[in-house]
Amino acid sequence: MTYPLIDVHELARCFDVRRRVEGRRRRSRESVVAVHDLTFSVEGGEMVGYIGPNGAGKSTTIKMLTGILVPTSGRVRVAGLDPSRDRVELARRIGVVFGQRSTLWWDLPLRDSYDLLQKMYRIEPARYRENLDRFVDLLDLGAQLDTPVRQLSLGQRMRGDITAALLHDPEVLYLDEPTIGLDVVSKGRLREFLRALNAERGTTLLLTTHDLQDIEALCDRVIVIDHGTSVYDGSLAGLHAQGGSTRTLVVDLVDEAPAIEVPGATVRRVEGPRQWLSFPADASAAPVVSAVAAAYDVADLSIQEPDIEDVIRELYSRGA
Ligand SMILES: Nc1ncnc2c1ncn2[C@@H]1O[C@H](COP(=O)(O)OP(=O)(O)OP(=O)(O)O)[C@@H](O)[C@H]1O
Repeated sequence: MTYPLIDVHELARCFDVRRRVEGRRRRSRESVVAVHDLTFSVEGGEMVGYIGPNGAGKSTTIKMLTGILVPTSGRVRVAGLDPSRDRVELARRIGVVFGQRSTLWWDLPLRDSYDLLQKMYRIEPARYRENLDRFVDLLDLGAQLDTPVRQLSLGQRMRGDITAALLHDPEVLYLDEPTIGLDVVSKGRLREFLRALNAERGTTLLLTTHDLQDIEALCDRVIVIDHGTSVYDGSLAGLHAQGGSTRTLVVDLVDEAPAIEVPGATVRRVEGPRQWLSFPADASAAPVVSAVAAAYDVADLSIQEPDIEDVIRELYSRGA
């Protein structure tokens, strides 16, 4: 029998917190539900975006998947292992990268950190050298190998961390905000690297990010979590459909005119001779374009695709 690589069933995690109550000397105890009734599975080789607003429960989920946190109830299995019980064994099968903090030794040159990891994970020497050469080449880290981590730029440090997470050939890579703070070029290169990693080695990626361009560039599937539970699990295209996505036809008229009236589209904005018409993302633009062209003197036309940020915002506001 084959199991999904990641299998989460009715997972829940609560935290006991103490809060100061006004007028009382004692703090009262409260239970915060960070994750509840969470069910999803991920097959080997998938690239899945795990997104949601601040405080939705993303980090708590990742911590349960890596074994750092024990679930309050429900089941979690990664590569057939129970993360909190089989933490050491699981560590050999997964890689974790946190954009906001490094797992490398701050005062050591990158190369020394990698040598330590080889010993910790008991990576076979030939495989270690092969992987190191490959990642250093792909991530362009050659010039930084002898630099202490604290002297690296954010982008170099992130590439250093990704290499560290991959030296032992993990089946799953969890990435938490991997492109945070990076410039556009570095973001692009990192995304390209992750795509190649998935294509060449079939590494499964679970990506947590607030940068929706990461998702558009990398993930065919998105799980949206809000208030601790999944509110959407499916394709990006499906997310657009569910969020009531619209496309926009931008019309430049020869002369200024009142709001255009054509079937199937609604004018959202008028600025001089330019007008913005929205229509459903899953509808064809052709009838709208021809209706406008037949009734008005048009100088130019262009179409703007739906913005995934608007879609997600819409989804969150419905769930709230
Ligand atoms: N150790 C903890 N003790 C108490 N409450 C916690 C703890 N960790 C998380 N929480 C609470 O659980 C909820 C989910 O937090 P979590 O960090 O998982 O969210 P997140 O989706 O990762 O948010 P962000 O996008 O801001 O990183 C929040 O209400 C948070 O305050």
